[in-house]
Amino acid sequence: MTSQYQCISIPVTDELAREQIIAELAAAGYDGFEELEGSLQAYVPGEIFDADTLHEILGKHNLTYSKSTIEKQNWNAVWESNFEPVQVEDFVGVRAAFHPPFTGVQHEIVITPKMSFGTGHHATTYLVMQLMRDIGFEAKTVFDFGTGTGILAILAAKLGAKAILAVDNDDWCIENALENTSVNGSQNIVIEKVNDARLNQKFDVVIANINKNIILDNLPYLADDLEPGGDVLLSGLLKEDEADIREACGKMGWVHQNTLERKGWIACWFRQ
Ligand SMILES: C[S@@+](CC[C@H](N)C(=O)[O-])C[C@H]1O[C@@H](n2cnc3c(N)ncnc32)[C@H](O)[C@@H]1O
Repeated sequence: MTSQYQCISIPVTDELAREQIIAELAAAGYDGFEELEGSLQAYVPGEIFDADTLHEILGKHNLTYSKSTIEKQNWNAVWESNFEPVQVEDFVGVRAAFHPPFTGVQHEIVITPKMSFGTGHHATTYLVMQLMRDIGFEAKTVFDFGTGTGILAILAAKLGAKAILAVDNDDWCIENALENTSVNGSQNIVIEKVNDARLNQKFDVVIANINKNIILDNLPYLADDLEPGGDVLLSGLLKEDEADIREACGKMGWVHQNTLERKGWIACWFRQ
């Protein structure tokens, strides 16, 4: 397990540039982001950090960076001191255990994200939760590809799904998703470590909030994972990815139902 992270501090103020940098860094293996006033802090496991890749990504925006090394446990302290509860309308509230319970939300999720992606703060997670509001989950089977903290799998369980498979390719996420499903009492979620969406099971709903390339690479597998008439929610996508995603999903025989946008990011809903 990784114990040391590189913390990269980037003085980026333009919101769209910030979101594009997050998307590219996430694709390069960065798995923690903090959006601060006037800067972005990005965290990457020490062994994944590659200066050339970082220069290439930041060079497109004429940006520089500063770098420091942090220990895994320091991240938790940083996160805990900065984490604010997130509320998606009156539908769902996401908070840490040390926050007071929400009032006036239909569903509440308690998350200890550590370095895992998925607190609801990021637009992509927020958008998928919004789309989940419009899909019936009662007694359905669900596949959550790239579960991170397990947040979307936990919401599916709270919405009445009967069985959920949540997968990730990152050990830390697996550990954290197990912790979060336990804290939320979600007993019908199975968590597995995998590198792609090749499964021998079919699901009523397939969710993938990762990034454009991984989603496109896995699209045929996701199509195989889907029950006839099933729903697909895709995110981790920028607005400019929408045409390519809709074209590729159309080739799978999926019919576009809705696209939601937030801060330059989108989430798309298709039905087979
Ligand atoms: C953008 S995060 C989404 C986390 C959470 N589902 C959410 O919506 O907040 C993407 C997650 O996908 C995982 N991931 C990336 N590539 C993957 C792959 N090839 N197979 C499985 N998981 C992957 C990452 O480790 C990360 O936890």
